[in-house]
Amino acid sequence: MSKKVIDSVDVDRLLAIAEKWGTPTYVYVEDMIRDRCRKLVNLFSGLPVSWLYAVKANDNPFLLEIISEEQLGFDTVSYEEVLLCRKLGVPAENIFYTENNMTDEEMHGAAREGVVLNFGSLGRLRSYCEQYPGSSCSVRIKPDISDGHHAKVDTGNEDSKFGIRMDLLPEAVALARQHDVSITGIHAHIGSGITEPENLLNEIDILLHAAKGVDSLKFINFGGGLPIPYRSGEEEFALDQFASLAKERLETFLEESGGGISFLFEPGRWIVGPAGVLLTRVNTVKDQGRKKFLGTDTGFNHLLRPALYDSWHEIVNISAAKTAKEEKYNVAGNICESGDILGTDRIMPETRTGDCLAILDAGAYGMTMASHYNRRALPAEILITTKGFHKVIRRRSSADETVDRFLKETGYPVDA
Ligand SMILES: Cc1ncc(COP(=O)(O)O)c(C=O)c1O
Ligand SMILES: N[C@@H](CCCC[NH3+])C(=O)O
Repeated sequence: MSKKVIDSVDVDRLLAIAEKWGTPTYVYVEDMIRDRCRKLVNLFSGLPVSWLYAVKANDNPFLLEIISEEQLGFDTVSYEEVLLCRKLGVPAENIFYTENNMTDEEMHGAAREGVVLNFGSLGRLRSYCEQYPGSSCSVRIKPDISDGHHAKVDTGNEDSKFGIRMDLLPEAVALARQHDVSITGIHAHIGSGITEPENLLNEIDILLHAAKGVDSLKFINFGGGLPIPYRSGEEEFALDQFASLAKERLETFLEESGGGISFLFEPGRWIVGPAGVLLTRVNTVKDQGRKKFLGTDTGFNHLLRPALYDSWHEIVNISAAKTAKEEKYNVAGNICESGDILGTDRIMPETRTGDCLAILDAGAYGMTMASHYNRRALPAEILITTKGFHKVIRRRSSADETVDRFLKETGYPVDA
C-alpha cells in the first residue's frame, strides 16, 4: 500500500497529461483508489464493520462514484455534501451527516433526505428531538483524546469545538428519551492524520465503554484520521496491526453485549491522498541570493496544506533528467503572499523554466480546499482510469470564464 502516484504511473504519462491539458492539474489514479478501498473493506472480515468515505477529502463526483462502487458509504459534514451524495444517487441510509453548527434549515433539509443525523451539541439535539419526536439519530461525543498531524486538525481535545462532552452523554440520552427519540449511534473523531495508533485504540475503548450506557444503540462510529506518509522514508501507518488490535476489542464487546451492533470508520485522506498529484509548471527561476526560487503556475489557492499547516508534500521535477546536477530550491506559488511557498529548501535536479513538477500525495484536501484567491481559476482534474484512459473529471475554466462567472454571481452589471 505504500505506493505513490509517481511509483504507479509512468512519468511520460504525467508529462503527456500536462502537455495536453495544461497545468495546474490534479491527476488521480482510479486503480489506486479502488485498491485502497478494497484494503479497508476487507480489513475486518467476519466482523460487522462498514466504511464511510469522508467526502471533504475530495468530493469530485467521479471519485465518489468509484468509492461507492467499492461498497463504501459516505461521511458528510454539510448539507451541501449530503445533497451532492444524494444527487449522485447514494441511498440516504449510506450517508452519515455529522453536523457542526447546523442551521434549522439544514436540519430540516437533511431530515427530509432521510440521512443518518449525528449531532454534536446538546442544543441542536434538543431542537431535533422537539421537532422530530419518535425518530432516531446519533450523537458525537468528545472523548478527550486528541491527535492529528497539526494542532489545527486535532478534534477530540477538551477545548475542541466539536462534539458533546463525554460527561454530558447521559443528559443527551435522557433528552432523547423524553421525546421518544432513539439514540441509535454514538460517534467520535479524534483528529486527522493520527500520529499514534494507540490514541485511536484508546478512543475505541472509550466509545465501547460509553456504548453500555445507551440502550437503543445500533452502531458505533470511530471516525476517521488514518494517516499517510508524506515524506519519503516516512513509515506507513501499520494498518493490519491496528486492525488486529481493534478486532480483539470489537470481538470482546460483541460477545459481552450479545451482538446486534455494527461498527463504522470514516477515513478520507487514507483513501485518496496518495492517489493524487498536482502537476504544475515552473515559469520563473530566480536567484535571490541566499535562496533560489522556482516560481510555479499554482499556489496555496490550489494546495493550501503547506501554508495552513506547514505540511510537507514531496515535489518531483518530472521533466529533468535524473542525472542533472542537484540544487536547493524554494518552490513558490503565484499568489501575492510571502507565505505562498509549496516547499522550502528542496534538493532537486537543476530546474529550468518550462519544467513540470509533480506535487505528491495531493489527492486529499487539495482540490476541496482550493479557492479563487487572487481571482485565479481552479486547476483541472484528470482521472487515469483502470482502462488506461485519461478522463477529464473537471475541466479548467479560462481566465475569462472565471472572471465572467464571478461578475455574474455578484450581480454587477456588465455590458454584454
Ligand atoms: C468528523 C470527521 N470525520 C472524518 C474525517 C476524515 O479525516 P481523515 O481524512 O483524516 O481520515 C474528518 C476530518 O478530520 C472529520 O472531521
Ligand atoms: N484539511 C485537513 C484535514 C481535515 C480536517 C477536517 N476535520 C488536512 O489537509 O490535513
